[in-house]
Formats: sequence, structure tokens, C-alpha cells
Amino acid sequence: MRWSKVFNTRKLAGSPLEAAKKIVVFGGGSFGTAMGCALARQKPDLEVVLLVRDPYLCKDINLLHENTRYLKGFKMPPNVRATTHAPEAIVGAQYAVHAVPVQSSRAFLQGIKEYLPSSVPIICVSKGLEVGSGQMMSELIPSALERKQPAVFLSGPSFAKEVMQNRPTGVVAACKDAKLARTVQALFASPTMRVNTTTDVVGVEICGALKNVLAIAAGIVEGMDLGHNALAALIAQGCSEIRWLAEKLGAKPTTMSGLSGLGDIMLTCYGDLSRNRSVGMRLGRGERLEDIIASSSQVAEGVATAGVVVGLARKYRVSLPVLTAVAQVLDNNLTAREAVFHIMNLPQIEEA
Ligand SMILES: NC(=O)c1ccc[n+]([C@@H]2O[C@H](COP(=O)([O-])OP(=O)(O)OC[C@H]3O[C@@H](n4cnc5c(N)ncnc54)[C@H](O)[C@@H]3O)[C@@H](O)[C@H]2O)c1
Ligand SMILES: O=P(O)(O)OC[C@H](O)CO
Repeated sequence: MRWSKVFNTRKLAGSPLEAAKKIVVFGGGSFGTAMGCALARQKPDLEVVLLVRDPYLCKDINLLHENTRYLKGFKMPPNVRATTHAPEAIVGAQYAVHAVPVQSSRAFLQGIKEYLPSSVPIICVSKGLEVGSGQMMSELIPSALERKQPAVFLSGPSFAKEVMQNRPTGVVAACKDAKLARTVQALFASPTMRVNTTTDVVGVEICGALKNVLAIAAGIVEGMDLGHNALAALIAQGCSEIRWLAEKLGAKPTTMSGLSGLGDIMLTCYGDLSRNRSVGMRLGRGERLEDIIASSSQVAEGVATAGVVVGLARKYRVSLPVLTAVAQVLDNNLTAREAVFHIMNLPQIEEA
């Protein structure tokens, strides 16, 4: 599609962006803030409201136009504000961006259910699998709300800081309803954000969740200074393991080679802005997980998702040596060195 055609369409009256008056963002962390600002930059009269928990952060955002905790030093567009009051945040919104960490999402959604009309599409950017249920966000959202809710899953190589800096970014909007995926595409597409669409929700969600686990493994290899060969081999093995599990769950093979798969795997496994990779690096250098988590205010979703992957591997009878080794290391059942030794001494196999 020619770019001129895309942008002309976006400017037409009645386009999703032109029709939108207010968008609420659940979770005023780094990514909720970044994506809220990306929307606000699209349309100066669009009202973007961040629903945050902390009244002090709320005050900083409204007075300083800066998320002083998660994105310090970045000025936010004037049409972004924050509130701690859910009814006020949600009322009149045409869309809700969900950027609450997966493990907190069920309780959060149950808490705001009564204020969110069942017709308002949720644009979910959270990446992970829920501990206990093993659910993806596309399962968790209707389960928590106890009703159907239109939802699009936005995923891909997208560090919050670079989105905030308005640097070129590519993501994919996944929804079984192709029209709704295109609506979200129209909301976010800009000269600095390309948004592909797909109906493969499972593939996008599994890739987005498992790449965080693989990034921890990549960080461990980096932290142990095992070299470029080891890192590349590990990531290639991890890509295969994600593909094996994703296909068992009915994902399209093409998704794995797209933005939410290979794109986000490369970014998160090699990019030094990745929180998951950083956790792995510190584990590889011998730090204890509890100390690592205590020292960071931000979530690394792969830590919780790693344990869920072990259950899925068992349930679907698929061998995932790299991804399941991460859970072993996180649970202190294996040291990083023992995990590497174990993987290196697995039977030599034919590629699959
Ligand atoms: N940061 C990124 O670069 C990035 C990029 C793409 C996707 N994501 C995904 O977006 C999601 C959010 O990540 P983030 O990076 O913004 O995390 P973060 O750690 O920067 O912020 C998390 C936010 O969620 C809020 N929160 C936590 N528990 C909550 C609860 N119980 N109720 C309400 N709010 C709660 C926190 O207060 C905070 O505002 C994650 O699933 C992450 O994987 C992050
Ligand atoms: O910082 P991470 O490791 O949570 O990665 C952030 C995004 O998911 C990158 O696409």
C-alpha cells in the first residue's frame, strides 16, 4: 500500500483517529505512558487519560507533564493527563489501552469492570502468561471481566523509551476481527509508527510472552560472557522452541518470522534497554533473583512467564530445553552454569 494512500485515509473525517475523542490508558508505567503519548501526538485535541495508582506520580504527570518515575526527562504532550480515579478515567473513552503487567491484570480488570462498557475495545500491550491459569491476555481479559470484550493485541519490537522519543517503530495489531485490527492500525499509524495487522492472536501473544523468557536466557549467556557464537546459537534454539509451542497452540508459522516474533526476539535479546535481558545478565553474573527484582521498579514479565512455559511444555508434550531451563535457574534449581552445561550436553539432534 502506498504511504500517501495510507495517510490520506487517516486524515479523512470519520477515520478512527478523527472519530476518537478520548482514550484511557490502564497503567501509567513506561509503556502505558509511551503509547498514550504516541496517541496524543497524533491528534492535539484527543484526550488521553492515564489511570495510575500513585497519587504523587499522578500529580507529577499533571503538573510537570512528565512521568518522573518511569520516563524521567521526557516531556509529555499537553493533552495527556493522569488520574487515580477509574470512573473519571474511563467515562467517555472510545478505546482503552491496557498496559498493566500480566500478573496484576486480573485483579485490575475485576476492579474496573463496572466502569468499562462492554463495547469499548481494549488495546492490550501487555506481554505474558498468567501464573496459575497459564492464560494469555486474550483469555484473561474475558475471564476477568466475565463477559466478551472487543480486544486487539498490540505487540512487536517497541522499547518504551524509543517510542517516547518518537523514533521509528514497527508493531503488529492482532485481532480475530480484521476490521478492528485495522481500526487500531489507523489509531497508531504515523510517520514514526508502522502497524501491521493479523488475525493470528495466539501467535502474536505466544511470541510476545515467550520472547521475554528467551531474553532472560540471552542475558544469562551475556552475563556469563560465553561469546557471540553461544548467544546466537541460544537465540536460534529459542526461536525454534517458541515456534514449536506456538504451532502446537494453532499459531500461524508466518507470525514467528514477523514483528511480534523475530522482530521482538532480536530487539529484546540484543537490546540493552530490555528489562528481561538485564535480569538475565545479572543472573549470569551471579546475582540473586530476589536482589535483582528488589532493585528495579519496573516489571520483567519473563520472570513470571518462565514458570508457565514449563507447564505448557508438559501439557503439549513439547521439549523446550532453553525456555524451561530459565525457570530452573529462576527457581534456583540450577545455577546458570549448570543450565548451560545441561543444554550443551543434550543429545545431538537433527534440526527441526
Ligand atoms: N516497557 C516497554 O518497553 C514495553 C514495551 C512493550 C510492551 N510492554 C509491556 O507492557 C506491560 C506494562 O509494562 P511496563 O513496561 O509499562 O511496566 P512498568 O513496570 O514500567 O509499569 C507497570 C505499571 O503497571 C502498574 N501496575 C502494576 N501493578 C498494578 C496493579 N495491580 N494495578 C494497577 N496498576 C498496576 C504500575 O503502577 C506501573 O504504572 C508489560 O506487559 C510489558 O511487557 C512494555
Ligand atoms: O524491557 P522488556 O524486556 O520488557 O521488553 C520491552 C518490550 O517488550 C520490547 O518489545
